[in-house]
Amino acid sequence: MSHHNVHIHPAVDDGVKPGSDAFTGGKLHCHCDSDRVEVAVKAQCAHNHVCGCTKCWKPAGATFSMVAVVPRDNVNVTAHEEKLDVVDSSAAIQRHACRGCGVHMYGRIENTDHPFHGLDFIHTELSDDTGWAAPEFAAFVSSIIESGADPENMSNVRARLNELGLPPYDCLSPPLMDAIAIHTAKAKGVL
Ligand SMILES: N[C@@H](CCC(=O)N[C@@H](CSCO)C(=O)NCC(=O)O)C(=O)O
Ligand SMILES: [Zn+2]
Ligand SMILES: [Zn+2]
Repeated sequence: MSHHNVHIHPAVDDGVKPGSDAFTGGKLHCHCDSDRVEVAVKAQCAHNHVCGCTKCWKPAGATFSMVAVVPRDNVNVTAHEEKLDVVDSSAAIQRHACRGCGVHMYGRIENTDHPFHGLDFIHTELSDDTGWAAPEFAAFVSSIIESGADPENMSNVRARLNELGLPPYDCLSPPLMDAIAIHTAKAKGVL
């Protein structure tokens, strides 16, 4: 295996396609054949990234998920909300998944003290609309090992991510880690 045949996620494996500055949101649909859950998102997404963690939903065969955030006030379930269940109510991000197909339609942070409270996590690949902001980095890269990725292949995975213009990090990106630390410092009164 060289870094040329590493698969990351179908949305980026042929190259990262840029989003549109004029884009203002769209609809997400689950993978069910009928009675699809629909979520309307009235905003462009931010901080789109591929994520190697075990908790984010990924399509069959993908090594990484692709996940972004939008303000929660811009997220509304517009069809078949009755099919949604929270995957893990003890997680910081409450991922609302379709009971029929397993797709995560949105992830919400209910803890008002959390640094990212107010933002919902979404998977823009669930949308037929084009123009969503492109992924910018790779998060939780080392965590793919927890899903069974070969530890010996990690340098190829990181080389491929760099080649795609998705700098690999083993947590979130430096600006997001700084934002978390700033939040914590303010909560402690040291900033
Ligand atoms: N090694 C763990 C990491 C899980 C993790 O911390 N995931 C991050 C990123 S999710 C989107 O970027 C996180 O913030 N999780 C909070 C939550 O899931 O509630 C693993 O792989 O499971
Ligand atoms: Zn479904
Ligand atoms: Zn994740």
